[in-house]
Amino acid sequence: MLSEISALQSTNTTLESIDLSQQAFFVSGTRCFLTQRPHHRFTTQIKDHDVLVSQLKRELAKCSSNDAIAFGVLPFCKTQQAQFIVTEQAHQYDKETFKQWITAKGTLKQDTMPSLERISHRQSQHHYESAIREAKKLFANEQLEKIVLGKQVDLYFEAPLSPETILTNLLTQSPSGFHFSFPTEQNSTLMGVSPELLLRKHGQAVLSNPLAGSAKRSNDKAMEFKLKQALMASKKDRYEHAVVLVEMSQVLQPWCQKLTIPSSPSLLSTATMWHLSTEVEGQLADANTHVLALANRLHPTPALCGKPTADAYPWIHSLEGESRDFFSGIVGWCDKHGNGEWVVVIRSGEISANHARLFAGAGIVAASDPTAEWLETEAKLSTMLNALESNQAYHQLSQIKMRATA
Ligand SMILES: C=C(O[C@H]1C=CC=C(C(=O)O)[C@@H]1O)C(=O)O
Repeated sequence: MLSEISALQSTNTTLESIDLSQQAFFVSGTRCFLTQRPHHRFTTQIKDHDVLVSQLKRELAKCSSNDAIAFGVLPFCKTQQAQFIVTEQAHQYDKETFKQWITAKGTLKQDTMPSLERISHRQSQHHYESAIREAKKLFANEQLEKIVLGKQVDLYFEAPLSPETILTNLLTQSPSGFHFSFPTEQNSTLMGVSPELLLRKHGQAVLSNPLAGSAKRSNDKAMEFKLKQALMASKKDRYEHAVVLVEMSQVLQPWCQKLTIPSSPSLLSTATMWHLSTEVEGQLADANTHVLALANRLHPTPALCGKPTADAYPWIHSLEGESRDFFSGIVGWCDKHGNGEWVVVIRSGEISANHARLFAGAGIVAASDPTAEWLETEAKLSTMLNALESNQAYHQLSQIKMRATA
């Protein structure tokens, strides 16, 4: 009891000064991390795995503490730069305790979310569905087997957004998953709750939990039962999922002395979606393998990019017509021993002043229906729209826009 009270008191003290425009935050299971000063930042290329890992080791070696941690975000595209924050020591909290305190702090400050005033789709529904039809030609010509197509939407609010309020909503509305917040060098805050673990590494043990194949959840119990069954039985979704696993096992196999991949997927739920999910477990041949040496080789998997990966990249760029930057990249942390945890930047947004940019994508295969895939991306947006308390306003503004352009 005494230790619980002192944990709450120390949480209170540090939370008084929580500032997500400066501090990185990451939830891992029942624990969460918050960076503390002193910290230093650096950027690095990600194209060459060895250069990335040696720079990380060099930067961590600048810290005297054995508990030093590097938090970072890697972009989707290998030609862009990763950003890191290195801290001598991170505050660590029990997730539930942290949630209680950040909620209480919001209530005390009477924090309210500003209203959504305007939206702008960087890819309209027409654009998105046309891109899918183009992709289907590539499958027919056997140029690609799968591609993940994303869209971005800009939301403008009447007043500046508070990342702390958004994080509070993410923690309460979406209790499971990996909540994260990262202050970028562009003075924005990248935040969200990712359901997808790309790689966790501790000693020799590695774990990955790729997701691919999705259905929107329902409030109706009988309906939920039906849609779970339909998702498990869907040939299109099972194929989308299988493509990811084949690719990932090819990357992981040479590094592992043991690799276990279940023969069929299971179901994983978020607050808004069901996904086909597989837990891939491995034992590394060399416990000194750095988590990012492997995570950066896996990234981007065909759950975010496509198959073949190198061919899908340029098609994504030309079909989406926008750079994804950190969206569908990876975010996480690693320590001086090369252990750490990296998740995929999805169900996320980039917040700056009164603007939020959101991203959602969907895996496209030959059997994909363009409108169904658009609706899937709309459903995936709702994690962040709910956290911004703007789901209803977003759909109203979308309707008005659609009528105006009809
Ligand atoms: C690209 C996204 O989801 C990926 C992860 C899970 C399921 C997916 C799917 O079913 O298409 C996507 O591969 C996203 O949420 O923006």
